[in-house]
Amino acid sequence: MERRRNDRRLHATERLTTRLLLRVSAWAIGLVIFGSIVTFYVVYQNAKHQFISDLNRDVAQKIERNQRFFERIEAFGDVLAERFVQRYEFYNDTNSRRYQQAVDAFDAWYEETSPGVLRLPVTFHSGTTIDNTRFEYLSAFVGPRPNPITPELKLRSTVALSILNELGPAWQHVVTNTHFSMPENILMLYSPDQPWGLLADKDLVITNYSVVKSTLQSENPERKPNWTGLYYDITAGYWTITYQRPIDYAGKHLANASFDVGISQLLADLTQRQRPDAEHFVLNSQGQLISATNIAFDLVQEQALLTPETYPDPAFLSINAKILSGELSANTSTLDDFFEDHVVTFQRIDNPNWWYVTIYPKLNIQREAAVLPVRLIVGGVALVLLVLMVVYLLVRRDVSKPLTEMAYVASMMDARNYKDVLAGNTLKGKLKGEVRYALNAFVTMAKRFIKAQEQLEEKVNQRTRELARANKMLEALANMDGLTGLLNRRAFDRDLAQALQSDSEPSILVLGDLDSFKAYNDNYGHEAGDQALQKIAQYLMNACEQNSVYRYGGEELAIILPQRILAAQPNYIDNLRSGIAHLGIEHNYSASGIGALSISFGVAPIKSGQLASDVIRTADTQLYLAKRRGGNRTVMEELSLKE
Ligand SMILES: Nc1nc2c(ncn2[C@@H]2O[C@H](COP(=O)(O)OP(=O)(O)OP(=O)(O)O)[C@@H](O)[C@H]2O)c(=O)[nH]1
Repeated sequence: MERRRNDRRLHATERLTTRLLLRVSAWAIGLVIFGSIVTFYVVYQNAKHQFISDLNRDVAQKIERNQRFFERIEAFGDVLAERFVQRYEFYNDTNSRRYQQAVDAFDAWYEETSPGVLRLPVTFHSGTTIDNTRFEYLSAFVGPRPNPITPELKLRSTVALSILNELGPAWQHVVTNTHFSMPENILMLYSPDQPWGLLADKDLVITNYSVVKSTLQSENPERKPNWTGLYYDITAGYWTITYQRPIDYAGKHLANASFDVGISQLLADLTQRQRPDAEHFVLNSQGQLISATNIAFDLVQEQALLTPETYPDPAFLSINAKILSGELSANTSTLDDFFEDHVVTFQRIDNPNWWYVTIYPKLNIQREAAVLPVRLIVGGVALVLLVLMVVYLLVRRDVSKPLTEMAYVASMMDARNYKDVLAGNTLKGKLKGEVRYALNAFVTMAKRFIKAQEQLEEKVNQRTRELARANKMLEALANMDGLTGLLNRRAFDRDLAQALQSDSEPSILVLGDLDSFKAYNDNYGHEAGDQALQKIAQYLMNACEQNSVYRYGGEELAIILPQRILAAQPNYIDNLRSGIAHLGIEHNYSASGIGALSISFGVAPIKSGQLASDVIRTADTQLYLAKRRGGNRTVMEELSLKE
């Protein structure tokens, strides 16, 4: 019961161990969260850098892949140029027959469709066989020019046409059109789609257009091939870009090997989402938008290249401004704060000198970065809770329970239940360490207390006994006459009152008075009187039961006797009287005349319910009678011993 009360008193939240565990938990979880926040920050930074480097790598791979496409076209251009030069060299021998045949072929194949303008007949496109040579998908436009057509130019044109006829079909699945152009305003092409040479305006001067113009020696002194003229071919329904490779021979610009290349697939590949939520933009070096992930196809189709005026999209406007600002010096730039909540990368595609821009929400990176810290928090908190649970169980077993046990033992000590402390320490065997020491100390203390208590009790008992003895002695002294050693008047009154009780044994009262004691004192001295009194008292004490003889006052004595004594010895009282007379205490002046000190007795029965004064008066009356009759005699009221 006591133990349960103690347990109840200590509410779980008040227990030291619970509070300790709560504090440790709070600290541990705080540390886990702090660690996770730090981890999140570090991981986020790493994840961001990792993401950007992954993105750059992926895009670089994509660009490289597409770059290879462009390089492949450029390789085609080299093949075309090489073949042209070889064949031109071979045919350009004015004395040879083949030279003349080539020149003649020009005259035979071309027809003047308007003054100064020559074109190949439509059969070269639809299909014709001339001198065992099959011509198909070819067309040519020899436009107005200031100088007349020379045989050499004719040779060049025939050579170019024959090469187109040979190689054009080989590349038709890679390029849209394969063509040769010449600075003398001549353009011939292999195109399965349309006979462009027949459709060109008769006044067209191809060198006026940047595509061909950029190949002229005056415009391009370094003689670099280039990619120009990106446009949307409405008829064909796809994006087209033209590759131009100038072909010089002996310092003279003879022709350009060129291709129109459909790059819709390429742009679709570029703008396809690299990752969910990523936005890609392809812009040319002038900041015009070529393609973007989320752009409406119709819009591009209508506008061809989009400008800030025709496409005022906020993201595009910002990107456009950035590119035009010239701040992007490196081939790859990553801007963390360019857009709020987004990371932006700018990557240059060398050929055809485009910008590839990716916008990616930071939130995705943060989300990715948060995975590890969240796992750390969850795992950390779970681990902490697990450890705390184990610690709790261990602390409960090894600390809390022993402490409770100790508190219980302490409370028993407080309640002075030392024996329970000795008997009740049931956990003693299981306790260890400090608690064990403390409990042992309690047990030792309890043993000492018990011993001290026992010693104290023994001492108290001893003192109590001594006190009782002293009290008894005091009481005896209080009831004793100092001279004679008899019981005094106080004891007489007490015992007489007791004898008058209804339940007391029937008794009788004897009053005695020394005869002529005044005369004794007068003649023998008061001291002799005292000695005589002591002698008589001693005699009576020996003869009677000690406790029933009293000094009633002066020389008067009293005896309270059970009636049964008289029933057994009817002369018991008178024998006492004669015994005194026979003590032989000389008294030659006594009225009794026996020459010795004598006593007279007056006897009265003690009747229950009587007043003490009545009993005394009756006895006194008898004593008076005994005196009147000469003393040294016993006068009894008539006794009915049956009473
Ligand atoms: N020595 C001595 N004398 C005592 C003591 N107490 C009383 N007396 C004396 O006892 C005497 C009693 O005298 P009385 O009353 O005249 O009686 P009596 O002389 O004995 O005469 P009767 O009683 O008639 O025989 C007195 O003289 C008292 O002084 C005592 O303690 N010592």
